[in-house]
This record gives sequence, C-alpha cells and structure tokens, in this order.
Amino acid sequence: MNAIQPPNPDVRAEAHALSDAQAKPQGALGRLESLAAWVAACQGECPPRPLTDVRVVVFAGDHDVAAAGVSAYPAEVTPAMVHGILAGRAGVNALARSVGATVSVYDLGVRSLQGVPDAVRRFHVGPARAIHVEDALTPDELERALAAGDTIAAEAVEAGAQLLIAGDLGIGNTTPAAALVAASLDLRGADVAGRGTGLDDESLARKAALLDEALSRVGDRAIDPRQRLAALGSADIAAAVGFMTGAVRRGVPLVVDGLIASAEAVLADELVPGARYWMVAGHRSTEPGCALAQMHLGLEPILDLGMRLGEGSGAVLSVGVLNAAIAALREVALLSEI
Ligand SMILES: Cc1cc2ncn([C@H]3O[C@H](COP(=O)(O)O)[C@@H](O)[C@H]3O)c2cc1C
Ligand SMILES: O=C(O)c1cccnc1
Repeated sequence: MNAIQPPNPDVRAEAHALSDAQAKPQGALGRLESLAAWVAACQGECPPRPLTDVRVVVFAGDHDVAAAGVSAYPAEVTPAMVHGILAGRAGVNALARSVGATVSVYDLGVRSLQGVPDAVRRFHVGPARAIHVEDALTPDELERALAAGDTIAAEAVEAGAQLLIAGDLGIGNTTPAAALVAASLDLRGADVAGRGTGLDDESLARKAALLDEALSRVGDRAIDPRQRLAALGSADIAAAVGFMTGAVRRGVPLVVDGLIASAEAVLADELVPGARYWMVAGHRSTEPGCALAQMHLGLEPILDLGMRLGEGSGAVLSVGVLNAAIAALREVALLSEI
C-alpha cells in the first residue's frame, strides 16, 4: 500500500496543550490554534518553526478543449503568462513576495513557448487533447507527467522547502479540473461548471454540456484514478498530482489553492491515501467544483476572498495566516507566567 501516516499526533497534542496554557482564554485564537498545531505535527516539532522557505511551483500547459469555447480568453495567454511569471509580474508573484515565498514555473505542455530558460521546458510532455473528444494523455504521457512532478517535489524538498504549493496556468484548465471533480465525486457537469475566466451564461451552459459529454465518453474507466487523470486531465495537472504525492511522501506539507489544485488534491489522496492530512486549503475560489472537492477532502479553506485567479495565488496568500498562527504559538506567554 502507498498509504502514509498522518502528521505526528503526539506533537499535535503537545501544541494544543501549549496553546491552552497560554495567556488567553482557551480556544480564543480559534482556527489559528489548530493551524499552528497542524504545522507543528507536520514538522514533528513544538512549537513549530516559522515558515521561511515556502515555494510555489506553477505547472503550465495547453488544453485543446479551450478551442471549444469554454474559456473567455484565447490560448495565446498561456505562453504569455509563463513569461509574466518568469518576469515576476503575475498575480502570484506579487502575492508570494508579500509573504516571502518564491515562485517557479514549469512548462508541461505549452505548444508555442519560446525564449525561456531550458530548465522551464525540462519536463515538457505535450498539450492535453480535447477531453470531450479523446483522452487527454496517453498512458506513457501520464506516467512521464506524474514522474516529472515527483522529481520537482524531490528537488524542492532536497533544497529545504518547508511548505509547498502547486499553482496552475493554462487557458481552459478549469474544464478538465471540473471534469476530474465530477468524475471523482460522481457528479454531473452542471454541478461543477463554473465561469472560470468569466464565461457568460450561454458559454457556461456549453461548458456544462461539454463536461457531460466528456464524462459519458470516459464512462467507468474514470473509476481508476490513473485512467481518470489520463482521460480527463492534462500533463500539467498530472505533474501537479505527482508533485503533491511527492511532497507528502517526503513529509512536506502542502497548501491547496483553488479549483485546479483541489481537483489535483483529490487525485493525490487517492494515489497516496492519507495525503489529505498533510494539506490545508489556502482558500476557496468562486468555482463550484473547488468547494465540492475541498468538502470531499474535509478541508476547510483558510481564506474566502472571492478570488478566481489560480497560479497558486490564494494558497500563497494564506501563508501569512499560517505564519501568524506559528508566531502566536511561539511567542505568547503562559498564563502561569504573568
Ligand atoms: C491573463 C490571465 C492570467 C491567468 N492566470 C491564471 N489564469 C487562470 O485562468 C485560466 C483558467 O480559466 P478558464 O478555464 O476559464 O480558461 C488558466 O489560465 C488559469 O491558470 C489566468 C487567466 C488569464 C486570462
Ligand atoms: O479556482 C481556480 O483555481 C481558478 C478559477 C478561475 C480561473 N483559474 C483558476
């Protein structure tokens, strides 16, 4: 079995006991107390160390389903935004800087990406085929993408990452992510279809119908997580799943972002049962599939700010709350001391 143990329960209990003894009414710091205890349990250390090495890894790829009119923006935005991230000028860069986190980006399947360092294209697999027509990936492409994500996680852990975040980039990617949530939770297109980058009512209805088409095309093959991922996912999504399983297998916790990351987290927890206990949801995006996937995993989002950007942006923003929770557990006096 691939199952992993949850973060250290003894250290978690120690953290709660410390928090209860601090100079405040018991429980008065609310969710901050359980977040600090979760970090402590993941680190195996109470009080937990401040999170000074947080890394966002953005997985980029093309989604040929976008040609079916399920995004409000053209596919050309994807390579342009890879350059935006490399230049430090995307939304995620600004938010990551505000909490001291770093951002890197890997192209898993962007068709026309030029003028980027070789390292960015090191794990290129290929664009995802249109999921309502055919499987997004071949079995071989799926395995290469999963392995790429695992290698990226291994390198980050080796370099000292304390907390990891998978970010997404790829016009059309809310469609495969919604399809994966529907297939994982046995839902219909209309349950999970969201406006993504800003679809109007007509396009939203088209997206829901396309999702149903994709789900019925795949049928019972979607029961198996690998087949589900190859049929309805993409190289960038599969790599992020491999990144998540790679992180938790190495004892490094994750903050989950919006719809795409939440869909990936569901897959990661199926491939490595117990992975969910090494995750917190950084935020809840406006996509309906995001809340559904997070509820399925039992993850309560830290923030709910009406964000719908992706890139890991909501997750990285919540790192400020995590570090505040850690500071409280480390610095507040004991009631017995004062
Ligand atoms: C300029 C721009 C920057 C983005 N950064 C992330 N996304 C996000 O929105 C897209 C998914 O939404 P949909 O499925 O509706 O296409 C993806 O590129 C995702 O990463 C962006 C989208 C745009 C337009
Ligand atoms: O929920 C998300 O992650 C999301 C929503 C809209 C567009 N891109 C990402």
